Amino acid sequence: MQGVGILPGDQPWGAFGEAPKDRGCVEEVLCAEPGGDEEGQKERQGGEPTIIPTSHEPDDKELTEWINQWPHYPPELREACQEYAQEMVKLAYKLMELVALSLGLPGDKLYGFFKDQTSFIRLNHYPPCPVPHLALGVGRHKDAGALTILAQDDVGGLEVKRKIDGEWIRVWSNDKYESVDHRVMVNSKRERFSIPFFFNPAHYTLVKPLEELTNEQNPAKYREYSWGKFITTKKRSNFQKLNVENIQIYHFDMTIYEVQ
Ligand SMILES: O=C(O)CCC(=O)C(=O)O
Ligand SMILES: [Fe+2]
Repeated sequence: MQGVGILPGDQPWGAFGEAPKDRGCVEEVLCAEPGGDEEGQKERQGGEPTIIPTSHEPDDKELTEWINQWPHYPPELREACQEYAQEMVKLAYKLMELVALSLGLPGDKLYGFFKDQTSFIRLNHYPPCPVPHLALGVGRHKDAGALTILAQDDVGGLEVKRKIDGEWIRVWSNDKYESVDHRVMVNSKRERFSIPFFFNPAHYTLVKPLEELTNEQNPAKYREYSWGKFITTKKRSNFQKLNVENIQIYHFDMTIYEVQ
């Protein structure tokens, strides 16, 4: 599958990105238009940039700006996506409030992490495939961010193994919440569209179990990690076919490290 990412932010918007390599039989819905002079390129850029670290190297402090490159056609796309993302951000804040309350924390406990959020939207198109059992739309994976909110049509194909939440909440809640394994099967006759919204914290967020949820009897199960460095490392292993395993949250699981 291919998809194209659109990055919102609390107020701003980020960039288009490539689809990760776990994508199988999916087509690009949008793509940056090739060529064009500098003027034309600027015209298509929209909103405030999203800031992420340039490299995965822990000591490299350099930051990169991601900027949306809106295509000229369809002309309504930009406004529709921006409006959609703004509504998603509002919904995500409400859901984060419910998550905090369910953990016995004040409702606004998690808000601060999203001030300079690195959230994004992906527009996915899965063309029909005559042999669906031989093809995957998206291979088995877990979303790494705080929350994913998915809009999909009635074709179906998303298969979820367990609970619906993000890896990040898993670390925060010290395993009270768990992330979900999921994948997408393609349909033999009908195309499918989906729009996931990935709600992610600011790049400088240090993700670790919340102090309120850990104590001597229930110690922190995860080492602290930088969200920005985590996504940059993940992107690197997704895109460059490196001979390294795609970074996963369990790499920060201290119970596994102790065994090694
Ligand atoms: O298209 C879908 O239903 C889900 C896609 C997905 O899991 C993802 O983009 O992370
Ligand atoms: Fe996913």
